[in-house]
Amino acid sequence: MTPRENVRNADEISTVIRDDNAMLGLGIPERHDVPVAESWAALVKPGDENSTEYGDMIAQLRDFLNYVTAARPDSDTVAALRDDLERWGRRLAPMAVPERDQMFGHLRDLHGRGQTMSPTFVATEADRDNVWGTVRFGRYFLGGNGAVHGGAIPLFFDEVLGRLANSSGRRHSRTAYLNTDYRSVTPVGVDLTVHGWFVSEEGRKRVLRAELRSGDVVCAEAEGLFVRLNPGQP
Ligand SMILES: CCCCC/C=C\C/C=C\C/C=C\C/C=C\CCCC(=O)SCCNC(=O)CCNC(=O)[C@H](O)C(C)(C)COP(=O)(O)OP(=O)(O)OC[C@H]1O[C@@H](n2cnc3c(N)ncnc32)[C@H](O)[C@@H]1OP(=O)(O)O
Repeated sequence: MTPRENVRNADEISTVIRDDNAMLGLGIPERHDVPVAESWAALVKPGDENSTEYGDMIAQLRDFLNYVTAARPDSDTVAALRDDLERWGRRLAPMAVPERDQMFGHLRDLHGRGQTMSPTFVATEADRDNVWGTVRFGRYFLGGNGAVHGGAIPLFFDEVLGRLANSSGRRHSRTAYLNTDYRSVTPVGVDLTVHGWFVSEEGRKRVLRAELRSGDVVCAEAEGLFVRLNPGQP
């Protein structure tokens, strides 16, 4: 018997649907109107009219990945989806551009910067050395038993701290190490709070830490060393 067949009345059904939607991670805006401090804000090229449309497409892609993950589709649906994806691949392949011109991950004024590798970080407040915000890992990031995959969490920390490490006019740095401590299960489909901050900045070395919380519970924390690149260093 599936969990849904177990449900007895309408209240329980609506609770299950609500929980399913939460698990799917749907309804996360790719754009939002909360102002963020200059240190974190918008760097997208002005006049790039495609960016909103592209951000909307990426939001759809995020939802799609959650639906794919959650579904147990019949074989006709799988075959139809395979064919559709193949068609889209063939349409996009000739549009490939060099890295510097790609849109995926380069739309820095969008929360999530127009990528799907890690969940959308919504920065709500920032200063030169700190960023605060929220994130919700959708069903796509499920590891097992309702917990976020252990590999998705450092990826997310790198996203937040990598950006903070290079903010406020600082020259580009690269992650030298990123240590993650998993303090308690990180739940899928739940709004989590994030704080990232500078611990120190000496010479080329920037040490930053971050914390991911569900309510008052610390789910995971990380420390990263970001080393400023020398001129000409790839
Ligand atoms: C990152 C730029 C991205 C640009 C993208 C552009 C547009 C996209 C739009 C928006 C982007 C928005 C957000 C970005 C989101 C995420 C960013 C993620 C960033 C990354 O994900 S980036 C990929 C992973 N990353 C690597 O691919 C690094 C591979 N690696 C190296 O490239 C070198 O390894 C390097 C450069 C790190 C250092 O090399 P190096 O030769 O320049 O310097 P050296 O080795 O001398 O180290 C200097 C001092 O750091 C100490 N040190 C070094 N490593 C250490 C360690 N592990 N533990 C403890 N101490 C360490 C030394 O001990 C010495 O310390 P001291 O001076 O005290 O002796």
